[in-house]
This record gives sequence, C-alpha cells and structure tokens, in this order.
Amino acid sequence: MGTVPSALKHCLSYQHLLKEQLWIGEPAAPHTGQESQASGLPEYIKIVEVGPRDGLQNEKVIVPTDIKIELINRLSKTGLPAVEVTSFVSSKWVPQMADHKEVMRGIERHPGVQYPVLTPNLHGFHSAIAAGATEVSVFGAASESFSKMNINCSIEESIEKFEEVVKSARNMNIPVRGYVSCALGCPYEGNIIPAKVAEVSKRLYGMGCYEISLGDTIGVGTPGSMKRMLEAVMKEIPLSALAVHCHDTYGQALANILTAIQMGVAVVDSSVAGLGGCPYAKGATGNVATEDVIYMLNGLGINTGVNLYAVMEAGNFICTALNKKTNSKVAQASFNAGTMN
Ligand SMILES: CC(C)(COP(=O)([O-])OP(=O)([O-])OC[C@H]1O[C@@H](n2cnc3c(N)ncnc32)[C@H](O)[C@@H]1OP(=O)([O-])[O-])[C@@H](O)C(=O)NCCC(=O)NCCSC(=O)C[C@@](C)(O)CC(=O)[O-]
Repeated sequence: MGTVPSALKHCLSYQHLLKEQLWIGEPAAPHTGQESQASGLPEYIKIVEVGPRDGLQNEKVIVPTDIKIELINRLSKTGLPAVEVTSFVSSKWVPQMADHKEVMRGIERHPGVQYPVLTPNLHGFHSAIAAGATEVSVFGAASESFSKMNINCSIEESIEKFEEVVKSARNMNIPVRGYVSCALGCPYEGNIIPAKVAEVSKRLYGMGCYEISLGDTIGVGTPGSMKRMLEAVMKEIPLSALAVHCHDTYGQALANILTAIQMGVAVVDSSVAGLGGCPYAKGATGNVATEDVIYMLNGLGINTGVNLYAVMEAGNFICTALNKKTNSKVAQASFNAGTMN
C-alpha cells in the first residue's frame, strides 16, 4: 500500500483496508453472551444512530438532500436498529434541517429499523406525520437557560407542548422518545444537579415517552458525574427505559458510556464518524463516534448486531462528502494502519 497515491487510497474500502486487522471487526467467536453475563454487563446494547440529525444539524454549509438520504440508506444497511433521520423544527433556527420533508420521503425504509425524527411541538409533529414519520422524539432540558435558548420556552412550557405531542402520538400509535439535554452540565448554567435531571426525566416518562435519552450536550461529564446522575434518575425511571447520549468534547464519552452500561443502561446514542455539535451549545464537539462505541462493545463481547465495517464505510462516505476528517479514532487508526501496510 505504501506506493498507492493518496487519492486512490481514499477510494479503497475499509473492508479491504482492514482485512488483516482481525481485532477490529466483529467479535471473533460467535457471540454467546457468556462474557458479558459474567461481567454483569448487558448482553445486547441497542445503538441509536443520530448522525444524520445531530451529526449534521450543526454543519455550516447546507448538506445536499441526496447526500443525507444516501447516508441514511447506507446506515440502514449496517444492522443499526434505529437511525434518527431529521428534525421538524423551524428552518429559521436550524437551516440545515429545512429539507426534513424531502429527506423523510426520500429514504428507503428497512424492515426492523426505526426512523425517529425530532418534533418540539404539535406543529412539528403534524409536519412529521404528514411526511411519513412513524416515530418521534420530543427534546427537553434539565436547564432553564438551555431550554430558552434551544426551543424558546421554559421547561414548564416545554412540558406542556410535549404533552400535546404525546397525546396526539398516542392516538395514532406513534411511539415517542424523550431527550433530556444538559444532563451533565449546561453551556449557560454550568453544573446541573442530578435531582433536576431526574425530575424532568420523570415528567417525560410519566407523560408516555417510552424511553428517556440523557444528553451530555456539551460533553463535560465524567464517569463520576454520569454515575451520580444515573443513580438519581434510576430512582424515578426503570433502567430499561434509559438511554445515554454522550458528546465527546472532553474526551470522556466512551468512559461515560462504559459507566452507564456497567450500571445496566442498554441503549446508547452515537453518531457516525463522530459528527455533531449543538447549535445552542457553543464549543460542543461531536457525539461519540458510532464506530468507537461498536469497537468497545465488540471487545466487551456485547452484541449490537451492527457491522462495524459497514458503519465505517458510511462514515467514509459522509466525511468525503463534507470534505472533513473522521472524528472516529477507530476509523482513523484503521485507515492509517491500512495505508501503512
Ligand atoms: C422550537 C421552535 C420551533 C420554537 O420556535 P418559536 O419561534 O418559539 O415558535 P413559535 O411557536 O413562536 O412560532 C414562530 C414561527 O415558527 C414556526 N414554527 C413553530 N414550530 C415549528 C416547527 N416545529 N417547525 C417549523 N416551524 C415552526 C411557526 O409557524 C411560526 O412561523 P411564522 O408564523 O413566524 O412564519 C424553535 O425554537 C426551533 O426550531 N428551535 C430549534 C431547536 C433545535 O432543533 N435544536 C437542536 C436540536 S436539540 C439537540 O441537539 C440536543 C439533543 C436532542 O441532541 C440532545 C443533547 O445532545 O443534549
């Protein structure tokens, strides 16, 4: 590979590059669950891929709709059980998501894959349903200031809007997921007490959200703060209804996820190539990379049902389209190792 021109190297598939890096692929032996059972970890972790929404929403240059659709179609073929597609929010506030209807209508739906979309209010919910959404997410915060900045209303007002969404969704048998942002810190208020996270989570769960995704929006959490926050939330909500959503600003995301799964959380949000950031959280970097989460879980013998190579290919596709370097350490390491062979 040493003499291959760099442009050509870029075109080579990760599958090809990685064929001799045996440690990087699927678990070597057929998964028995014994390894994870013995360690007390969940046998299966559900990965919720948020790249096409959370990953792309902060991109300065508008990503063409057909690229978004192609990314989602590629991710849908990797074994991922859920791919968050887009958000039905105001295009004045988040221009990158203005093509939500076209994206929703353009994607291929694979059996067994969920395609949730963000809907902050009834307006967004009705538009999402008209475009063919079959699952939605409401997104609240444990910080008053963040709620104001993000969705232009207080936490209390947001709960009222979410209740309307959940009520309408229930009538249509549409599942609703609930996010709680700033679960480990707020860009405006700093520290957020675990009791506040637990309180907002309880209200979202109580109104009918089937799952609560706890967002470390600005990636400031540590295993210590993750543990304290989860202990508080777990007093109010069944463990089976919890997910974690970690950004990697301070390089703690994988450690935080490991802490959460050691405590029994079995749903993890992540973003292909570590794309992401939040338009209302200045300085927040991307979500934890899906590739890195799968690599860690494979190493722990935990089943995800996701093909790491295929996710890396999808990551390579979107990074090439955006003309940026992947944030996935696993993809970087594999590509470097492959090109040095
Ligand atoms: C929530 C709103 C819409 C309120 O926006 P607003 O301006 O307060 O809304 P309003 O009710 O006063 O209406 C004003 C205008 O917006 C329209 N409008 C009203 N609702 C909608 C809608 N759903 N979709 C499209 N348009 C809408 C409405 O029709 C009206 O239009 P006009 O009459 O002026 O032409 C606005 O603040 C907004 O769009 N915010 C963007 C929020 C966002 O997308 N944030 C990023 C995602 S959250 C996140 O990334 C965190 C997460 C989930 O990943 C977890 C984590 O990491 O922590």
